Amino acid sequence: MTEPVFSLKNVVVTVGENTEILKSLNLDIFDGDFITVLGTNGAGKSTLFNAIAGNLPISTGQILHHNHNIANESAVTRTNYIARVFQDPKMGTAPRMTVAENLLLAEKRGAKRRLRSRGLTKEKLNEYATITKTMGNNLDTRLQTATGDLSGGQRQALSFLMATRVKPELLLLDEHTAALDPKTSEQLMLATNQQVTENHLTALMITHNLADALEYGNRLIILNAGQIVLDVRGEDKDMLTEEQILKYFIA
Ligand SMILES: Nc1ncnc2c1ncn2[C@@H]1O[C@H](COP(=O)(O)OP(=O)(O)OP(=O)(O)O)[C@@H](O)[C@H]1O
Repeated sequence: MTEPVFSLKNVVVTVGENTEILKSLNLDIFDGDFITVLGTNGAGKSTLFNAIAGNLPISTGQILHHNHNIANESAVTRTNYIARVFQDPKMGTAPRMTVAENLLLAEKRGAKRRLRSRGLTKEKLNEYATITKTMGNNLDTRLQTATGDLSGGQRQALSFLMATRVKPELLLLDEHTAALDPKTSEQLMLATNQQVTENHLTALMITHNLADALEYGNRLIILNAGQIVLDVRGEDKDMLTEEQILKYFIA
């Protein structure tokens, strides 16, 4: 049996006096898993991401990365191998820097070198034109534009490209298409699926879109009240219907 890349063992996250928002949660994440994550509002989906990314301390349990417990590792250290894209297009990009500068900055993830403007060579700009063109939203024509002046869809596409510029060991997609109009959202979802599949990325994607959760990924989990109540993969996932999923949303 292959070893998981990440393994959550009996993870508990407690807030306030004694409120458990993750309750002894167990999850093995294998290389190449593309896991869609569903659950009602307040089920603990973002908390799960915060625990994995190190933005929220866990009370008990372990978060293993190649069998090494990273529970006490800072969020900054974890960015060397975990990338995250948020729902808000304003997060994840530096607004005053241009699209090209943001992409160059993203290439330094995990490296200890500083950003140098001379890194933006003609070759680099050509390379960025090629990769931004794949997003299908004219981002390639705005490489020298300050990121703050982009549309929400372009900015979110840039956040996604930045998160995957250096292949992360785990990509956390936190409702990353939810704030976009239907067409832009679908465009980014298709680009996401293409990148995850072609580059064999390991990813978790929170979504409230049942159709997307069923269509994309090899595995689907549902959270309810801080616990995983369904975890299906492969053919079992393929056979799952929206009606079956909806049953998990009835209190
Ligand atoms: N830092 C915190 N302090 C106190 N309560 C918190 C904290 N973070 C999350 N919670 C609570 O924990 C529960 C789970 O929140 P979480 O954001 O993880 O849910 P979610 O499944 O992502 O919901 P949504 O679909 O609405 O984004 C909620 O009741 C929330 O209010």
